[in-house]
Amino acid sequence: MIIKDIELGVINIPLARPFKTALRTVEYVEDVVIKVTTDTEFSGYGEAPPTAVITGETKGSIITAIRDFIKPALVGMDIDNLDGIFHKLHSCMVKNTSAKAAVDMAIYDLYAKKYQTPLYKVLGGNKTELETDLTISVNPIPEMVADSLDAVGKGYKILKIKVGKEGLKDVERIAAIREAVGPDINIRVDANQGWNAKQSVQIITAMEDRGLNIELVEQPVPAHDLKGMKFVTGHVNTPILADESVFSPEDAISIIREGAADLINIKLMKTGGIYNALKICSIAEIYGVECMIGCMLESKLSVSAAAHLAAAKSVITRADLDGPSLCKADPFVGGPIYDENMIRMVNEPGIGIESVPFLVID
Ligand SMILES: C[C@H](N)C(=O)N[C@H](CCC(=O)O)C(=O)O
Ligand SMILES: [Mg+2]
Repeated sequence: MIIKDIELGVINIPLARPFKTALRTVEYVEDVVIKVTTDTEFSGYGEAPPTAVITGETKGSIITAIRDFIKPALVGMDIDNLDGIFHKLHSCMVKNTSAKAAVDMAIYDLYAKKYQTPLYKVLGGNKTELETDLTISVNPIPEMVADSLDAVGKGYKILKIKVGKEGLKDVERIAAIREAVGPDINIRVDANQGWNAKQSVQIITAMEDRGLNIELVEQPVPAHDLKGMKFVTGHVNTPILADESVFSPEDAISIIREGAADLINIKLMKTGGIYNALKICSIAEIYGVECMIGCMLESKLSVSAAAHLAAAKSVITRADLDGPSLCKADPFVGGPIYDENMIRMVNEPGIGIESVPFLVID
């Protein structure tokens, strides 16, 4: 099965509510989607969100990276030569991890389709369902309480609360949500780099002293501040999860060896796809560190690729795969079933998405 072409397009899906973090506010999923065609009837699909504030990529940069660098490197290669394909994908240019992720997942999609097997089984997995959290955007406290209660009403048992814009006031945010949802709901907190190290210790300690029972705090300090993250990890009891600080397998080794975080958030858009994500899984297994699988503002296509990875790896013990649930519509046919907090894997070959409606870019 020989790679013939990579077709590019864009999907535009409104979000059910504006998505607000310490880094940005977004109202649409407006992602690049690709179709890798071959000399057979099989095609593979991929998706890349332009998350400039995290990966540095824009819609334009993703399209250029794929069209001008990745496609010329991969056209003509045999899908069975996975190792060769991924070496070329990662050596044809540096960075541009979301562009690479879209192509990586389309290649895995094709490989699993060739063998008529669901991707998670090709990756060696046997989890048939995953439980995801739902993200609550950072807003005035009464709105966040209402959103949290709404999520619990829909069956979510894990909430990921966005904070990081108002310092110590975040303690009041979490206290109000904990009081409203009760003790049985699992609360994760994501500061998206919004605090400094000392502030993080003060805020997290205050949450601990008030008995708010936080499962973990995600990326409290700026991505580059490993020293600060290590300080936080060493001075609080709540587990610290590295997100924006970990893109590559090398980053994972540094964070773990430094003791800078307790947990790692793997996102395909940071790793450049499944190939490097598997390396992070192996590193985490060796060091006995658990991982979360996360997503950017992505639709069902790329989130499903992440779901296949999570279904395959026991070291991925937590899922933040709520992208499809945040979207107002699902334009795709096939793939895993997103039933609020539960993601159920299905037996279709590859990622499972059968058709991708997108606008073709010349
Ligand atoms: C959507 C997901 N639950 C999430 O919160 N991801 C963010 C980054 C999302 C973005 O800004 O696109 C995260 O984990 O930091
Ligand atoms: Mg995060």
